[in-house]
Amino acid sequence: MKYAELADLYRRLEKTTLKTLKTKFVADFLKKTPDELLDVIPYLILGKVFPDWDERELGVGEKLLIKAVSMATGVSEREIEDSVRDTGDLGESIALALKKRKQKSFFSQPLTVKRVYDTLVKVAEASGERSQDRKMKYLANIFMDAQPEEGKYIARTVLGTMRTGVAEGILRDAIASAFNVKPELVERAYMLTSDFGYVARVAKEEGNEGLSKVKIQIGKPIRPMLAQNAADVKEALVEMGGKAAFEIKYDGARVQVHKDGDSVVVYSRRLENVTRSIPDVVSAILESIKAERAIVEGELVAVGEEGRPRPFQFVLRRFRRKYNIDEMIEKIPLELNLFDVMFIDGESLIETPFEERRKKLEGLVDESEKIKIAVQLVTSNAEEAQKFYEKALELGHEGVMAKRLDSVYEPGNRGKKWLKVKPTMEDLDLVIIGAEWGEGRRAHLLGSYLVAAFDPHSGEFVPVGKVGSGFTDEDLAEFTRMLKPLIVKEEGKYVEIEPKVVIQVTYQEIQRSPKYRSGFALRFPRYVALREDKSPEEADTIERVAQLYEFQERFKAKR
Ligand SMILES: Nc1ncnc2c1ncn2[C@@H]1O[C@H](COP(=O)(O)OP(=O)(O)OP(=O)(O)O)[C@@H](O)[C@H]1O
Repeated sequence: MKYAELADLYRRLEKTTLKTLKTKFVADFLKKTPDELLDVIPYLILGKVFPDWDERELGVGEKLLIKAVSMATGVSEREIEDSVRDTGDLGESIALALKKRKQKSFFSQPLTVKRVYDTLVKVAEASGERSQDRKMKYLANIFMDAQPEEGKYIARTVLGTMRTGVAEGILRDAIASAFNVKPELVERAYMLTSDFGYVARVAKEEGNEGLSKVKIQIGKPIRPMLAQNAADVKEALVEMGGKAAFEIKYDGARVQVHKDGDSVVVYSRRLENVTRSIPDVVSAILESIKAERAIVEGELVAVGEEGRPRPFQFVLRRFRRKYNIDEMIEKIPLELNLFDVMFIDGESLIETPFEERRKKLEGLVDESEKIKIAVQLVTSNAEEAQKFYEKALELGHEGVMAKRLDSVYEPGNRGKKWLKVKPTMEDLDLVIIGAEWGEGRRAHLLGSYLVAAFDPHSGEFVPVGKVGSGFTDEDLAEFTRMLKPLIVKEEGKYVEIEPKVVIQVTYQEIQRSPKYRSGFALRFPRYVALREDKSPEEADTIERVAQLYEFQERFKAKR
């Protein structure tokens, strides 16, 4: 398959905002995708080379890309950089450089998808001495044969800045339509394996029947089961039918652990592979988990003085660290609190009721200093549950989780089988959708961020406030660097930003307000932290804002 065909798809996807049309384009494309490319095409369409849970990264920045293009075209790096200043888009500037190309290889061959993909894999896998140089040469080699438009899309794939508006939902529907299978079965298979390539293949080769037989697999992360909110433990108990398992809600980072013999892989909440950053936890897991093969889930917490939990950002700092890990192991010791098990020695447990899963978890794990089982209380007594909740807060935890004893594990679902109870007026995780250039000393910095909640029904992000305080100068510089490539439109001082970055925001009150389309506005919002562990779709929803507003009003009435 020629790469030009894929480039043509990207171009058509960019030209329309209609979801139905995008789905059709992708479906048509999948239909004509040859079998040997079916595993990779879905990811390329999403603008990625690998699924998020694959550890491999391209490790190529703008500078290296420009070098590669310069080498392939004879157009100087300087000229390409200058052009970026005009176009504001490296992809476009690379296309321009390819048009101007001073030397064209005599043996030039049209690019195939396979060649581009294989090259990008080689780029990702190049490591060690002079790897930057090798990466550059691999890339130059394909740019040598790339048409301008192809070059643009290769650049965007490399930098992870493809803007075709194809998200997981479109891909799911397109796979269903291309291979004439049920979308809910595609969704199910994806929730169990997080692998669109595999799901597309099963859909094509085995249809509905094959999809319905898809099982969880070691080495492919399961989408995590999520929780809804309850106002208090009493409400949670009623919701659960009078009896429930209450567990401490640890404030850390959720992880999913896959153990296969001596090998352990740890995925973050966003299902990114974080194994390498936490070798201390990995070896503790190997010692604690008694089965040969298992998938378990838990909350990774940073522990401070007297075993008290530290804010979850500490755990994220551990995840980010790629070098001098030993130093971090000492500075930020971690503890894993396991709360679920989905697979033991060949047997999937997701259909097993929670009560039994918990028993299996207790039988599976030898607790140690680093590996614990979540503290739990099974009760039908509201007072007992309330005491447990208060104790949890006293110990510095976030609150409690209530779980239905007879509930199965529902991958990717935010249902009522799990409820979280936390003190109200909690912070909100919101998505940055706009910003303003500062004034005076801060003229080169983006500040005053327009933040939005997610509306799962429309898939849109609805603004609820502007956050201008709580940032240090370093924060602003960092955000400006992060947000600049995401600018969609500029109007005077105001810029519109592609919804990608999630921040945690605290505030004094939620007000009813006609100012924003949501009908709500945050009073005195203040920046707390960057939530790198959340994707925009995982930000707090507009329903959550409405619910918090109600809690707040109820609470006011009580006082
Ligand atoms: N005992 C526990 N059982 C389940 N989840 C727990 C437990 N302790 C801590 N957690 C964390 O609480 C989260 C449950 O809330 P939810 O499903 O709404 O996730 P979330 O969107 O990340 O919410 P939050 O921002 O409140 O952590 C889990 O994702 C997990 O990270």
